[in-house]
Amino acid sequence: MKIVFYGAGNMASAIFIGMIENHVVKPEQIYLTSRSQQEKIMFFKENLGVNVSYDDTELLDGADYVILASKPQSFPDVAKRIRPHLEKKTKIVSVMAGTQIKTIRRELRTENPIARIMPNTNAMVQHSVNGITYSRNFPDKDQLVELMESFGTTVVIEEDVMHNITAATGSGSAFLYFIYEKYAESLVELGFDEEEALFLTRNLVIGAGKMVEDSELPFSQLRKNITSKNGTTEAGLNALDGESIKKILTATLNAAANRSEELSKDDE
Ligand SMILES: NC(=O)C1=CN([C@@H]2O[C@H](COP(=O)(O)OP(=O)(O)OC[C@H]3O[C@@H](n4cnc5c(N)ncnc54)[C@H](OP(=O)(O)O)[C@@H]3O)[C@@H](O)[C@H]2O)C=CC1
Ligand SMILES: O=C(O)[C@@H]1CCC=N1
Repeated sequence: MKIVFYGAGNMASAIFIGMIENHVVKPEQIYLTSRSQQEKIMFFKENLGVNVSYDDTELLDGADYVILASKPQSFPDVAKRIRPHLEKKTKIVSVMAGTQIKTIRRELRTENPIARIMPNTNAMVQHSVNGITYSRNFPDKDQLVELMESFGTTVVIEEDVMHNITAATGSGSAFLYFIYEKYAESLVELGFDEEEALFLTRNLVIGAGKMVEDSELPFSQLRKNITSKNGTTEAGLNALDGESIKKILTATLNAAANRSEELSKDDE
């Protein structure tokens, strides 16, 4: 199998590192190209053993999958590179937020099968949540799902649900990291120095994540297990306004989903 990544940035590298670490593909089956940052992708060649090329004929010759992993705004340039060399057998898989299948088809001027996936950078540790939607003519869906499950779990969705998945899990980790950042800042307010605050927050988050992974209990029960009657947790939770937090998070997710929708309209 030959998998070619147009773009080798944060998201693409999380995917191919996840795939390689999970041994579903061999490094020599992966080809990388970028716009200009040769040094960065040479690092992957030297450290992972993947192929690197800026020759589109060589890249696309016999490719089974082309992964579109540039920013949506760079896609017209990427499409120009791919268009003249695309073979009929090549399946297109886009990770670009907001770029619709019909836009990809139009820019590439192709009838080839197209899938859109919405992973997240947790792919690097094989814990991405991947939304996936296909064009009607997409064959071997199971093969693509198998590839994607090497770096996470997959949910098949209709294309119009992509906006919400992009907000919920594509961007979602960034929202959680932001909350952790603020937690660490609050520990500094409490009196810890910055280094201590980061150390404590980091280990707290790792432990809580492992509890979520290992335990069957819902979040609410995990919380209750920490909360003694009239104890410190209860005092803290009483100061936390759950409804306000929910409002803030709902506004956050709506803003992200709306931006995905805007991106999809930019190129109509
Ligand atoms: N980051 C994330 O968490 C997620 C991102 N996505 C999607 O993934 C895509 C990439 O995001 P991200 O990885 O963060 O972005 P990065 O900026 O990290 O990477 C973009 C990559 O695209 C390359 N590129 C730009 N123009 C071209 C071109 N003409 N030919 C070939 N390669 C090109 C860049 O090359 P160079 O470095 O040389 O400029 C770079 O390697 C976006 O569309 C985003 O919506 C989806 C889910 C999550
Ligand atoms: O911020 C973005 O647009 C991309 C899509 C999801 C995560 N990062």
